[in-house]
Amino acid sequence: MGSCNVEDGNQPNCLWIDGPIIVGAGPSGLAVSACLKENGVSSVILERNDCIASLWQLKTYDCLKLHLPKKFCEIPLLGFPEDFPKYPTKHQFISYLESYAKHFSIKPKFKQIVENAEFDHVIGAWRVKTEDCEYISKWLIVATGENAEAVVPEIQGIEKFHGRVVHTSSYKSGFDFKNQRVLVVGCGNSGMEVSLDLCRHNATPHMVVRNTVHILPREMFGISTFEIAMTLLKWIPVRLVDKFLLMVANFTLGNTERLGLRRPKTGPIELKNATGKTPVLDVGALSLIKAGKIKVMEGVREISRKGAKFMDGQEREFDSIILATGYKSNVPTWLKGCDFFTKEGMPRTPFPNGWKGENGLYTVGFTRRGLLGTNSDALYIARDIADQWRLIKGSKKHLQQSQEK
Ligand SMILES: Cc1cc2nc3c(=O)[nH]c(=O)nc-3n(C[C@H](O)[C@H](O)[C@H](O)COP(=O)(O)OP(=O)(O)OC[C@H]3O[C@@H](n4cnc5c(N)ncnc54)[C@H](O)[C@@H]3O)c2cc1C
Ligand SMILES: NC(=O)C1=CN([C@@H]2O[C@H](COP(=O)(O)OP(=O)(O)OC[C@H]3O[C@@H](n4cnc5c(N)ncnc54)[C@H](OP(=O)(O)O)[C@@H]3O)[C@@H](O)[C@H]2O)C=CC1
Ligand SMILES: O=C(O)C(=O)Cc1c[nH]c2ccccc12
Repeated sequence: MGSCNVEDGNQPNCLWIDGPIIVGAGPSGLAVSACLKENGVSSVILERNDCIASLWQLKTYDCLKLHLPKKFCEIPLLGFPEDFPKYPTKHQFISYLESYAKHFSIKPKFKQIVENAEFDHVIGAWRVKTEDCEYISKWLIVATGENAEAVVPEIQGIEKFHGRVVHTSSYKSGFDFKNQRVLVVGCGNSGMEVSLDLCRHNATPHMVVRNTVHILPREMFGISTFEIAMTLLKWIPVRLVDKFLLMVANFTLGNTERLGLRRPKTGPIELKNATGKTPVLDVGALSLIKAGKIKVMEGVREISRKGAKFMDGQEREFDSIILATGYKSNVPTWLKGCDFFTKEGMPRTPFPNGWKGENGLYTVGFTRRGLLGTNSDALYIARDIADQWRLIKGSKKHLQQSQEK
């Protein structure tokens, strides 16, 4: 790393980075940095917040646990401590990531919001701008995640609502909604788990299900549903795997349709792979829906000062609204001049080949396959950059030696 003096880059806050620039210090940024280090390549991570794994530290609720078993949520080269439970809590996951960063001596540059990144064809390198600095490198690794920003939909009349409106990324505990009537908009894993948490605190959640949703038990026959799916996928096509999962799910959970939870036509894993829509892995919400403690509502027509009107004509009063409406990538807001990403901020090339773009551009963690996808990307990227690194370092050394002669 050094101050740069490349063409028109001789401003004081301009740094030439020898290795790759990684944007984002979540699990993906940490994983790729560690894999690069293992291959002898140094890197610099730019992180907008002042901590690693900020999604997990700042934007998740207290009772969150990983919903896949720990062996599917490790990042490369260093596993979870043996004494962690099968489904680690978010605090355990954060502590794992902190030890990971420490183990590989990864020290991101914090409070560096990347506002613009563009390939400069004149100098043949990426110019990455934050408020106070311009970083320049031959390689740019995008690790800002599929969940960089909250999706906050425009719902008619919501500005008139008298109570609190929060997105799940700011929700911490049902304790803050004790005894309240709460409208939960959205029925993904967040909507389901927040509704469950609200019940534990004596609140009355009304969960909006505007569309179809796949709900699966977290485990089948004592084995995680995810593990069963991954194992079967090695042998049989995804459609048959889905058929099997749905057969067992219908047997153990019963027909969810009569509860207002209609299933999509496409099976759960095929849908996840094609669209990124994650099936709900049930950790208890379904039995509260059956018991009538979590009320399932149709789509919202409009919000009024005191409550909501629904598509089926019902009207209810609420004290608070929780938007469990998901997340989106923010890549299009800062990565300019390349069409590697769609306007939704996802790589155009499907998994497992979406990790490499042109001119030294790489992406890690945009596979719609959770942390397993991160692992695959991080390993490919590190190998690819290490090959280039060795060539560059080798030819530099060769040049030096021949100049010395
Ligand atoms: C509630 C929740 C639970 C989940 N549970 C699981 C699970 O059990 N198993 C699983 O496999 N997956 C799970 N996921 C998926 C999840 O996305 C991954 O686990 C993981 O966090 C992805 O890591 P990442 O590093 O790609 O993205 P993130 O963790 O989102 O990290 C991205 C980082 O980039 C930073 N950043 C963003 N924009 C900028 C910018 N412009 N400049 C600088 N820095 C920036 C962010 O601050 C953040 O620190 C879960 C997701 C959520 C939301
Ligand atoms: N324990 C764990 O490990 C957990 C993991 N997660 C993960 O985090 C990621 C994000 O999950 P989540 O936050 O649930 O987001 P999702 O994107 O999975 O779900 C968003 C939900 O909001 C609905 N929605 C969006 N806009 C509107 C609207 N205008 N009106 C009504 N409904 C709307 C969607 O419905 P529609 O389908 O109709 O668009 C969908 O039901 C997922 O990958 C998930 O698996 C989340 C929580 C816990
Ligand atoms: O938690 C998530 O969002 C994940 O992406 C993990 C995940 C990857 N593939 C899946 C298939 C079914 C359920 C969860 C996942």
